[in-house]
Order: sequence, then structure tokens, then C-alpha cells
Amino acid sequence: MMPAFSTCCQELVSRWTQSLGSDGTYEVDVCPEFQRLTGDVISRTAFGSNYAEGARIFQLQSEQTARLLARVKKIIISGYLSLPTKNNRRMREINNEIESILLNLIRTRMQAMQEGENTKNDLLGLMLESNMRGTDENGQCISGMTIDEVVEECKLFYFAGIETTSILLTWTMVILSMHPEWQDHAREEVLGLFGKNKIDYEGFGRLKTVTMILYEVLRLYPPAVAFIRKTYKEMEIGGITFPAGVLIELPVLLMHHDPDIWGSDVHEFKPERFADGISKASNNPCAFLPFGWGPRICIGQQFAMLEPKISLCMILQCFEFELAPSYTHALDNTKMLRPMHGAQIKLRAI
Ligand code: HEM
Repeated sequence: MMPAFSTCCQELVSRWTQSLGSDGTYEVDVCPEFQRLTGDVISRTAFGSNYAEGARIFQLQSEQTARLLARVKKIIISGYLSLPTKNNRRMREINNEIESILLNLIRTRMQAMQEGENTKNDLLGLMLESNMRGTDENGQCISGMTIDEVVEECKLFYFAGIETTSILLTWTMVILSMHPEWQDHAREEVLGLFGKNKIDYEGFGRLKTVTMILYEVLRLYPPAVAFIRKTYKEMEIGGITFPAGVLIELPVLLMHHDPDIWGSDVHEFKPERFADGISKASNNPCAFLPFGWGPRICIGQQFAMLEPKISLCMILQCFEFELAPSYTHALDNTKMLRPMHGAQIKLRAI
């Protein structure tokens, strides 16, 4: 995946470089920029697709989420969701358009596979291989994924992989603008490892400061502020007995800001708390939960750390940055934890 990551990041950095004014600076809201980047990355790496298709799916899914959230606020009577209201009709239209884009992508790929073309070894390729295989390596019958399941997985990957990672990158730029000393530390590390040359995979394992910074940003600004589990049988948790079927919300944001866990400096940006790894960063090794926990932990977490690392390295190699005067620090927690008024950053070429 490295070449695809690099290509997408290179496009971003080149676009910013071309936009620099005569004074060598460029002011940009990095939110949409990183959405475009992460949409492009997931399209290319998981689906062998292009930015335009990914962007349309992202746009449709964003509208769908906004409509869903608006609906959640209303009192829903039984059967309401099947009524042909304006909102319900639009939700169905959106779903149909997303599915038709994905089915097109799937059909084209299946045809290529049937014609024996050496198709890409990406997520879509693997899922379709499972769909087309009727037996396992021992000749036993297996039921692979159905096309409906493949479509649903594709939707989930687009949904889960774009906004989360773009939010992480956005907050990282904001926080490093607020803490130029950490921006300098990170740049020193990147230039020390790679100079101004191409980023190579081997060097990633040695990116200690950049990793600490990303962890601390994820602690202070976890894109997913909570996740939910349901008890499937009666069970005791924290001294309370819950019957089966109870929804329990894990308030990630609150846990990440709990002084009893992280210390009295909990609200400060201190990447050094992760100097000896996640388990030593607080007095509870399970308190850092940006990617969830257990069997349903984020399946894309390695991907989600690699992508910002590459992007950050390439940005630090080319630019210094600070908050633009128009930036206002306010949080929007309606969908995921985002900057409410965008993230206007002033870049300066170096
Ligand atoms: C900073 C970026 C990301 C964050 C903070 C994040 C966070 C999460 C969280 C909190 C969950 C729910 C886990 C749970 O319920 O325990 C989740 C699930 C998931 N994530 Fe991520 N994620 C990120 C990036 C990605 C990326 C890049 C992908 C795809 C390449 C991805 C794919 C998924 C999928 C498929 C699930 C559902 C897993 C399941 O239900 O088994 N995520 N993610």
C-alpha cells in the first residue's frame, strides 16, 4: 500500500506547493483537504478505485449521517421509518446511489477476475475471491461472502476509514500549530531519518516522536468519542448486575480526560507521556481507547496510524505551519469530534 499512500500524499503536498503566494505562504482549511486525501487513499488501496468515486460516496454518506442524526432527535413511532416522508425518501435515494456505485465497481472487478486478469490484491479483490470460491483448500464446501455482504463491507470501510483518519490529521495540524516546539521536534526527527528524500517503510518503525504526538492527539481529541456494547446475558460489571440486552456506552472522551487515570496535567498536550508506550502512559493500561477494544476493535487501526505518519512526514519535510488568524478553537461533537469552524492553517514553504 505504500506506493498508493505516497502518491496521494505527494498530490496533496504538490497542490499546496503550487498554491503558495509570492511570500511563500498559503492559508488553507485543512479539513476538506484531509477528507479528500483519506478518501483518495481508501479508494485506491481498498478498492483500486479513483478519487471521484470515493468522493461521491463520502459526500453521500455524510448527508446520510446528518439526516440520520436529525431523525434520531425526533420521537419515532413504530413504522415511521417506512413512511414516504421527504427525509425517508432521500435516505433511500442515497442508499441506492451508493449501492449502484459499489455494484458497478464490483461488476467491473468480477468481470476482470473471470477473464483471468491479474486483479489487484486489495480488500475488494480478497472479498470477491471469497465470494467466487465455493470450496476451501481441502476441497470442503464453504460459503463465501454474498455480494450483498461485500457491498455492506465496502460501505463500512468507506464510512469508517475516511472521516476518522482525516479528523486525526486535522487535529494534529492544529495542535502542532499551537505547540511549535513539538512541531520542531517532529520535523527534526523526520529530517534526521529521511532528509528531504522519499519516505521508506523501514524508517517508520523509528518514528518515535511522531508516534507519541499522534497518540497524544488521539487521547485529547479521539475522533470516535464513545462506543457501545450490548450485554448478551446477565452479567456483573463494576459491581452492578445488568440483565441481557442492556446497551452500555463507553465514554472514550471522558476516560481520556480523567485526571484520576492520566494525572492532574490531563488536559495538557504532553506527548512525552507516551514515551514508554501506551501501557505506561497512564495508571490504567486499558484507558487509551481511540480504536475501541476487544473482538470488534478497529480493524483499520494499523492503516489509520500509517496514513497520518506518511502524510505528516511529507508535510513536515516541506512546510512550517501555524494557525491562521481566522481559526477559532471550538469543538463539534455532533457526529465525530471535529473542529466546529474548520481548521485554517497558514503554511510556509521551507
Ligand atoms: C484515526 C482513525 C480511526 C479511528 C479513531 C477509528 C476508530 C474506530 C472505532 C472506535 C471503532 C469501533 C470499535 C469498537 O466498537 O470497539 C472502529 C471500527 C472499525 N473501523 Fe476504525 N477507526 C479509524 C480508522 C479506520 C480505517 C482507516 C479503517 C479502514 C481502513 C477503519 C475500519 C473500521 C472497521 C471496518 C470497523 C468495524 C470493525 C468491526 O465492527 O468489527 N477504521 N474504528
